[in-house]
Amino acid sequence: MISTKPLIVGNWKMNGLRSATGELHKLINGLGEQGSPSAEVMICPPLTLVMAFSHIASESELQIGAQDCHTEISGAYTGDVSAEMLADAGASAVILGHSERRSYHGERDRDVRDKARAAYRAGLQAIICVGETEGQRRLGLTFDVLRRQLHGSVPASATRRNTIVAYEPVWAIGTGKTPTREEIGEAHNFIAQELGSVLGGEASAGFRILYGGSVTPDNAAMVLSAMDVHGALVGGASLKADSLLAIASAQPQPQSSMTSAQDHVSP
Ligand SMILES: O=C[C@H](O)COP(=O)(O)O
Repeated sequence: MISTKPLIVGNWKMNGLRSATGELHKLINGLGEQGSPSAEVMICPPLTLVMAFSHIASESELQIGAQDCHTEISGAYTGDVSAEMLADAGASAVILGHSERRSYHGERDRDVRDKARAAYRAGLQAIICVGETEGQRRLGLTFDVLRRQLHGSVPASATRRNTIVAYEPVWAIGTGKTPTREEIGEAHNFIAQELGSVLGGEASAGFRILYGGSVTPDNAAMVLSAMDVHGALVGGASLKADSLLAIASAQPQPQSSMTSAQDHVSP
């Protein structure tokens, strides 16, 4: 199914007990009340809630994803979870290479790429995160970092059906700081072009590129109106249904420099 709607992904990170199910119901009801919501919405809860949330969301438009996976199908990997297990639990996507995984778990680009291949094997969409640190940005290395991460993390077999790229400047995550609309647009346009170099022009067309980093109901319209932005990856503001619903219903501000909407493929 082809969709031109933005995709709003809520990454709950390590937040949420079973009692958070109330927020999920609120979100599903809110999306239902919108009739034809202006965005697609996905929640990536902690692993302990993936199966329950998938079950609750199964009759709704809400999609459920996970936050990481192992590269292998099964085996002696204590504490790890395979992509097949996530799919079995009802997930349709998995976030990979988030900066918190890269920094706290030492994940390298090639680990992210191998995990993305595992996600494809299990029929999951991979949401591959890239983004520069504040220091790298200050040194003018943003595009170098994005180029290296894209070439290292995105498998050659990536397609617009099985992969979404998320641009998350590390310095914007959880800080309340955001790049300007122009800066977001520049980075997204660079990513769109660079995917062409990773995958070849034709194969890279129509990829969804999400922006993540301190997205709130107040700045969502600005973020969604930046060039080559096809949705948002939301952390803190996704924990409350009301605020995620407000982000999902934000109307992008028109601007003359916007690229025309491309067709995007729903999972
Ligand atoms: O995955 C989500 C991002 O890390 C953004 O988090 P944040 O919205 O809390 O800044």
